[in-house]
Amino acid sequence: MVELVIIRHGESTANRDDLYTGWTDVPLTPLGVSQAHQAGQRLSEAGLSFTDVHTSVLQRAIMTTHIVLAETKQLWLPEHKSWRLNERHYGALRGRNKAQTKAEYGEAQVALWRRSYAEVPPLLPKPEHVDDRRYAHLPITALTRGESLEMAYARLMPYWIDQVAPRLLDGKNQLIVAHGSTLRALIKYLDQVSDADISKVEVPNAQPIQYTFDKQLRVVNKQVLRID
Ligand SMILES: O=C(O)[C@@H](CO)OP(=O)(O)O
Repeated sequence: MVELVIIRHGESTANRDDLYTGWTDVPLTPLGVSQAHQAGQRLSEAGLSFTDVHTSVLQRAIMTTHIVLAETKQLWLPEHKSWRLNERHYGALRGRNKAQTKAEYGEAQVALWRRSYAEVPPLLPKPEHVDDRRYAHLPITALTRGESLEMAYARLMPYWIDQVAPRLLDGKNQLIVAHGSTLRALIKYLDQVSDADISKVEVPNAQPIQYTFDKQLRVVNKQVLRID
């Protein structure tokens, strides 16, 4: 048996202020920091240890990773950061207030933008982050103007196949600290959730989800390690 734990970052300033976030690089709030400590303590209580940790290139996930690793006394672990684990890019919605868009476009449209599999948010006129050093190694086509969950799923999967699945197949426990939508995409894949049903899946901040796999990477158990 081999273990994978996935954790969404703790509350960010954009979560607190009800703003669409995506690739916007916002920090954790004090509550988010304390949630990350609790998540780490929960992993310690469960006696879980890892050989690698994977996170995005966004500080809310990286800060959560470091707090979790400190709590579990595993700050020394190899840490792999990839844009492929970044939150879904929210296009022209990023920075806007979610309640205001509900008032403007109606609940049904906002529900589609936020939770459907295929709906693409309003696109930016051109990609952002072109001068951001962390994305300088990427082809310009990877810098998106906005993504549906389906598009985020497509760019996440190569990371799973190349970086995570081979390590799990080698019997090495892995930890992924990422974002609501990239984790929904991963859950869709691991739990074989249909395109329609993925709209009902929510991933709360800093609640570790533990998957146990057999030698052929079939899921044999899934449990949420709840924090208060
Ligand atoms: O704003 C975002 O980037 C995400 C995650 O916080 O929001 P949503 O709940 O709409 O997926």
